[in-house]
Amino acid sequence: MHPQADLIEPKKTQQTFTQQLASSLTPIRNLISFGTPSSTPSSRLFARVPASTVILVIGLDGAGKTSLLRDYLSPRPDSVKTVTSTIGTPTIGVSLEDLQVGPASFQAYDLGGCRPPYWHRFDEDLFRQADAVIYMVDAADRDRVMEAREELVMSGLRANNGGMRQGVPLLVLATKIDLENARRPDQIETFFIDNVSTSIGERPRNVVGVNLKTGEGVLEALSWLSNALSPRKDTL
Ligand SMILES: Nc1nc2c(ncn2[C@@H]2O[C@H](COP(=O)(O)OP(=O)(O)OP(=O)(O)O)[C@@H](O)[C@H]2O)c(=O)[nH]1
Ligand SMILES: [Mg+2]
Repeated sequence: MHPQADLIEPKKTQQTFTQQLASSLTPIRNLISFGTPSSTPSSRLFARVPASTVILVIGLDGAGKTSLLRDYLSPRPDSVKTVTSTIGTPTIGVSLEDLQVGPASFQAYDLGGCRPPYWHRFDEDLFRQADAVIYMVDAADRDRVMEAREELVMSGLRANNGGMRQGVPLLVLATKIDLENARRPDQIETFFIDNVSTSIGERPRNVVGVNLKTGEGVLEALSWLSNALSPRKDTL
């Protein structure tokens, strides 16, 4: 049984932007999965998560999303596919990176920037559909740290009829800890977790500092997430 099964709210059945996008992506996803071996140390961690688990990898541009998928989760760099679709009225083009890893699908998407307000509906849908969220924050980008938290709180946590479902695990990855001006992971934790704990609510959460150039911290972070999503051995 899913360890958080009694905590996680069911997904809503109404047709959302994300579902429209997902149905248009299905043929592409079948092509991606076909013949793609999943055999990295990190990706093996996710072999035992429930089928069709969606892990949203989200954050401002430049936070390290592509690096995580390409260098640590994908057996080959070309396994990460950029898929685009048009949705909604007025029609907008969206693109996300998609990587199938065994039963889990990692979907990387950029937040922030100057976009029309109705794009936030799509951001909210992405959070709502996710079974886990990896929120990526550039710990060295002091100018945009407020924007990064605002996006998480507004689209990810506090949205009306959107945002993460209750009980869904949140992993905050503080990237670029190797850079001189980077904030420490405990500072990121205070700012992204402790200071907005009411919005975060009851859910497994963790903050890990990573250096995506060397891999420092990555296995620890992904192990935590895989444990948060996997059936516990003592309940089998
Ligand atoms: N020094 C250092 N550089 C990093 C780290 N993580 C990512 N980078 C670099 O930061 C830049 C942006 O990383 P990406 O993985 O492209 O980030 P992204 O979130 O996919 O960015 P967009 O697709 O532009 O939204 C690249 O040049 C990476 O090599 C890190 O931990 N340390
Ligand atoms: Mg990218």
